[in-house]
Amino acid sequence: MKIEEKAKCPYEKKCGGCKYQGIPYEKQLKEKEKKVRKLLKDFGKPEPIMGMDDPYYYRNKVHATYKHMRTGDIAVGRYEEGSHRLVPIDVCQIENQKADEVIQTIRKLAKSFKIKIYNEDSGYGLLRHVLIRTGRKTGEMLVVLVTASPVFPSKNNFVKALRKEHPEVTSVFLNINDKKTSMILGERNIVLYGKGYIQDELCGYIFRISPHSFYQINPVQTERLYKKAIRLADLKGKERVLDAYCGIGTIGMIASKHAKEVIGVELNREAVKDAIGNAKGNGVKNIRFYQADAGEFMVAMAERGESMDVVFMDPPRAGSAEAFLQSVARLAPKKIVYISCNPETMARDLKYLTKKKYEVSKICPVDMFPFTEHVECIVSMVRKEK
Ligand SMILES: C[S@@+](CC[C@H](N)C(=O)[O-])C[C@H]1O[C@@H](n2cnc3c(N)ncnc32)[C@H](O)[C@@H]1O
Repeated sequence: MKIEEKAKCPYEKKCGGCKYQGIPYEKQLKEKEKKVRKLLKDFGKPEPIMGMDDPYYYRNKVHATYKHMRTGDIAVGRYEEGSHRLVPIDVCQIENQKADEVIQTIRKLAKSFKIKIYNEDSGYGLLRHVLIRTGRKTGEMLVVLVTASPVFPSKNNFVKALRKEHPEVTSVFLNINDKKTSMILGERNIVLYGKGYIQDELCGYIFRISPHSFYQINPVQTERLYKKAIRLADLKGKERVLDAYCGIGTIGMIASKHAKEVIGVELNREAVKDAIGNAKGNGVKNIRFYQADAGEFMVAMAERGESMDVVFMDPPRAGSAEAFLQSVARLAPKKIVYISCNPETMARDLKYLTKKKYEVSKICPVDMFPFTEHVECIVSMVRKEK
């Protein structure tokens, strides 16, 4: 399919979020293939990258920062790369378009409700950021208003006015961040409206997603990524499967109908709560979730002498801990399917596993992040017979 390229983003230079702006999409894909080929050259030849048919407006998670201008207006945008200077941005080529509209509505409402915008230098003011998550298939939206204090004047009327313009907003949170920090979210959440999470559908399952839980940011590619990962595991219905770094339980849940039993492990308490709710909501009975550090969990499993047939692992950018890899080797699953958003740490971990009787069978790059230099990769490994 021929992709209709848009004109270059006018904020590209200052925003810095999209390193591949101005490069035709086909060329971006080639660059990413080259990067994976180079980083994983010791483990085999990658398949062609799985690109998008339409690489625009894919981000389901959008963040914006507000700033009071000297003119009395409120600007909204992102911080310039590596700084805290705000680049005013009205529309973004990779973000969900409805979310960008909600961000503009909040700007307008903040002005009419006379909400003070937080000033990073003086520490004075209330509204700092907004974070929006959108369920692609359900259309539900979760809005997090990040404020310096829990006291938000006329909050009910504010939410009412927001929902009047955007009825698809089904959950609104206040997140309190009263620290001088570059972290967006604080620790405390107050539900202002709705059930406190949104739902989305992936591969025929409904998932609930709370504000602090990890959820892949490109839902179109996520379905393709998960389907591919599960195909590579080649499950026959009899396996004991581990979904390590499971987030809200997506991979494990989708794999569960092809396996005997699935165990999910995840560090984030909120995500584990979502995962348990997701299993219940989808009527999946052969899956259990544990809140733990994946490394510690695996060490304990190996010490108990448990066995696993297949391990899916999807760690954060930093990759896996050595304790985790060591225990995987001890548990000796027949297959490992490693999903990573950072081929550099993936290469490091593959080096370890290939010294422990594992052999790479497939390398499949997936473009989850068009216009950025980032690339996702699935690698399947099999344990060598004697
Ligand atoms: C890249 S995400 C993958 C989540 C999930 N597999 C998915 O596709 O949505 C990595 C997850 O690992 C979790 N995590 C980070 N460090 C961890 C650790 N030490 N042990 C267990 N989980 C961890 C994060 O909270 C996050 O949910």
